Order: sequence, then structure tokens, then C-alpha cells
Amino acid sequence: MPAMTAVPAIELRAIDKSFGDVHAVRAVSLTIRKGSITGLVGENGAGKSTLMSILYGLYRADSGEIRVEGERVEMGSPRDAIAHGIGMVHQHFMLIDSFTVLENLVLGAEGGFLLGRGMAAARSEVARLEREYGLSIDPDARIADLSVGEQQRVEILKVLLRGARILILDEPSAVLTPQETERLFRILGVLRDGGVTVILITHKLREVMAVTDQVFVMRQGEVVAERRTVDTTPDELAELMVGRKVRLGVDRQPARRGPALLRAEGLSLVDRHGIGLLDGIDLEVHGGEIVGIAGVSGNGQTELLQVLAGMRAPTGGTITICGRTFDAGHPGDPAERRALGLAHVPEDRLRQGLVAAFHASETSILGYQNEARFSPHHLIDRPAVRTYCAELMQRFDVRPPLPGLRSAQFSGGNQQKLVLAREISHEPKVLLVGQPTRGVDIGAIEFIHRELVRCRDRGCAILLVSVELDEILALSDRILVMSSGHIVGESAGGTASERALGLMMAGMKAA
Ligand SMILES: Nc1ncnc2c1ncn2[C@@H]1O[C@H](COP(=O)(O)OP(=O)(O)OP(=O)(O)O)[C@@H](O)[C@H]1O
Repeated sequence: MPAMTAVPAIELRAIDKSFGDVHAVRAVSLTIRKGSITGLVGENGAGKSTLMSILYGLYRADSGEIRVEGERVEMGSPRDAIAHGIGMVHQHFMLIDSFTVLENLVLGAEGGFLLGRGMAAARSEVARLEREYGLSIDPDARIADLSVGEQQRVEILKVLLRGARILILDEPSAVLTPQETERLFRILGVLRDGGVTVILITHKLREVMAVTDQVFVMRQGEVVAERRTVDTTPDELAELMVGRKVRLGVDRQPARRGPALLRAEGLSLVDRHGIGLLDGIDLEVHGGEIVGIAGVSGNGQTELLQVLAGMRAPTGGTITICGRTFDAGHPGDPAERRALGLAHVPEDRLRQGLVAAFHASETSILGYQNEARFSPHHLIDRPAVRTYCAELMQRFDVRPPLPGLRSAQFSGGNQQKLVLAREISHEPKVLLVGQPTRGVDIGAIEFIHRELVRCRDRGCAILLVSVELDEILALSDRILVMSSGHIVGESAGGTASERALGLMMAGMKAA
């Protein structure tokens, strides 16, 4: 156990923050002890990111007090937070791809001691941190050549090099493989034992139980519970988050398989550098079934969805959607495929699912804006679109239910619900869905899973890509495993084991 210290690392007192009509954080008070790992959990939109952004100086609280190691401080900007030893690692990394690790680290410490003392000092600091915390990374590697997990370690290093003693991580495992997540947690444990205070925002209760010392639960802007991790259970935390009992797992009738609505034959994709991203993919998805694609991210799943959706032209093979065949070299036209009954929930909702500056009402019809009900006489009927969006928000529990709010102003999970609501509500014949519950809270996962099964039971052919094996196992009637751009294995949904799939994902056969 880490040593108990009298002065807490962080004390927040009656922190309050509104964005217009949205009361995002309501009189939150909490205390975080030095050298501990604290979990911050709560539904989408509960206020976790806003609270941490206030602590990191990205937002200013409307009222309340922040104390760092007993001293009252004003956080006017991240610069202030950094000066007080607070660092934050965001989900979206802020590294320059073409620079080396060391160059990024020196840039990150701009204005600090490293720039003055140069590369040699940076190199020796990195070596020291590597020794102390096991944060091994090649300082001369280019960022573009690193895995996501390695890039995240560079972000952590950057923060530590600026002298952070308090580290905030916003859903760090959302982008990591299970192995990378384990490694990250080992590093966090070492940091904690070295006296660093870690705050972890996460939706994954398994992680909370595995790695934290204490946990705060937020609901609708308030901290509704504080627990020592040893004194709680995932079930209790889920109930505290959502305000009701959550039942994970979905009841499903056996698939009633209809005709093949989506087919790929010999599908290949070679990028402009000559690198093969997809290689001879054959697959078929029938109406009334969910086919899950399991795989470590970066093995071609993203490209497969893009090619099937018409966002990228394959270099070889054919795609057949509801009886219509597209050959290689076909430039691809998402609108044409949409007209055939194909819907797509892209993995990267921020860049491909919505336009951040658009109102939620505009996002709710994106891609469908030419339908007569939205654009009679070729002009958007704004009141009709707002009413439509409000209904969608109610049905899919998007919070806050304000069609006039800009898409960027919703929490990550609520953006996801909005995109999913748009695509599912058009009752597609074929649905491509990538990482449907990334960044989504437990209650919403339950809801999204039920909606996907309902869609399948209506006869839709669903191709599901997810890095969450639990999700693949819970939803799929058949599972295909992807590795290095190939389909390397297939398994019936009900009988697949996590271990066997894991081995196939890693390119090995189950014993
Ligand atoms: N810049 C902003 N402008 C307006 N409203 C905002 C802004 N940022 C956040 N909000 C609102 O504040 C509330 C809290 O959002 P926040 O992002 O803190 O939630 P969260 O708990 O981190 O959710 P998630 O788990 O989905 O990331 C939400 O209702 C959100 O829509």
C-alpha cells in the first residue's frame, strides 16, 4: 500500500459549471489522496470530462475552489495546471507524426527547461524516466511508426517531463488492445508507487476494479458516491452510475437467416505505397444475422468497413449489396449504397459520423437530407428536422435532448448515440457498424446492444466490427477473425471461446 500522506493531492470544493442551459457540473466536492489511483466513472454526459477539464484549466469553473497539495490555486489555463504539477493525457493524441519521440518530447516541454538544455538533456531525462517507471520507448523512433499504445506512452512521458505529479487520463484504454491496456496499468501502478497521483476516467468497470484504489461515481453533474475499490463491486458501481439495476448481456432468439444481402469476393486493397491492407477477403452476411469481425485494431477492419461503405475503392474483388454488384476500381459512392439500403456507423464518429459544427438536428439527417420529408421542394424544412431530431433523441435517450446544440457540445457517448440513432432509424437492409459502444456507458451499451439485435430480428444483415471481444461474443451469430488484412478464422457465435479467438487474433491456432 502507498504511504498515507496528510495533505491531499487534490481537493475540489463546490465546483460548479454550466454551458448555457446545461448544468454540467453541480457543486462537486472531492478529495484525492497523494500516490493513489482514483477512478472517475459515470454515464455519458455525467460531467466527468468537464470536471477534469476544469482541474486542468481547459474550462473555468463558474464557482468553487481548487486546492493542489493544500494550496488554493486558480486554473486559468493548462499552463497554470502544468505549473502546479498537473498533466492530462487526452484520448486524441497531440503528437507530430513525422517527428521522432525525442523531438516531440522537447516540443512538448516548450518554454521549459528541456528546450534550453537541448536534446542531450531530454535524452537523459527520458532514460531516467524509463528506469524509474518502466516507460520504455525508443527515443529515435518516428511517431508514425509507433503503435497506439507506444504513442500513448510518449504522451505520458511528455506530461511527466513537464514535471507532473498528478496525471489525468481520459479513457486511456478506449484505443488500446487488451495487452496494451495491461501494460498501461502496470505502468500506472509503478507511477503510483513512485508517489504520482493518477485520475482515470473510464467506462470499463473491470478496469476500475483491477487498477484503482478508490472510485467516484458521477451522475447528472453530481458526485453521487465515493467508494474504496475493495469495498465495492462492478454491479454496485453500475447501479450507482445509472440509477437502476443494469443487466449486461442480451437475450437473443436463434438467427432466422434470410438471403445473403452483403457479399464480398476476393476483396483487396493496396494503398498508394503498395502496402496490402486487405487481401482476398471473402464474406457473406445474410438478412437476420449479425456477423462479428474480431481482431486487434489495425488489421484491416477499418479499411474493410470503408470499402464496403463506398468510401474507398477496392483494388481487387467485388462487393454485392442487395443484389447489386460493384467491381474493383468503382470509385465508390456512399449515397448510391445508402439508396440500396446500406447504413454505416463509422468507427471514427468525430471525423466520419458527424460534423462537429453542425447542430444535432443537422447531424441527425446527415446523408439523408434529400429525403422528401426533410427537404420538400429541395429546401430543408428546419422545423420538421428539429421535430424529427427531438423524437430520435427521446427514443435513443440522447442527452441533453436539445436539437439546437452543436454536435461537438455533446459528450462522446451521446455523439455516438446520435449517429447510431440516425443510421438504425432508417431501418436499413444492411448495417455496417464499427465500435458501436466505444466510449459509451454501461446503460447505453445495454440499450445499443438491444437495438442491434432488434435490427437483426427485423431482417437486417449486420456486419459488426469491434475490438471488444465481449461485445463480439454477446452479439454475433457468426464470428470472423481478421489478422493482417486476411480473414484467418471463423467460428459459430454461440460456441466461440474468448481464448480461441484471442489466439486466432494473434495469428496462432488454438490448441
Ligand atoms: N463545450 C460545451 N458546450 C456545451 N455543453 C457542453 C460542452 N462540453 C460538455 N457539455 C455538456 O456538459 C455535459 C457533461 O459533459 P461531459 O463531456 O463532461 O460528460 P462525460 O461524463 O465526460 O461524458 P462521456 O462519458 O460521454 O465522455 C453534457 O451534457 C455535455 O453535453
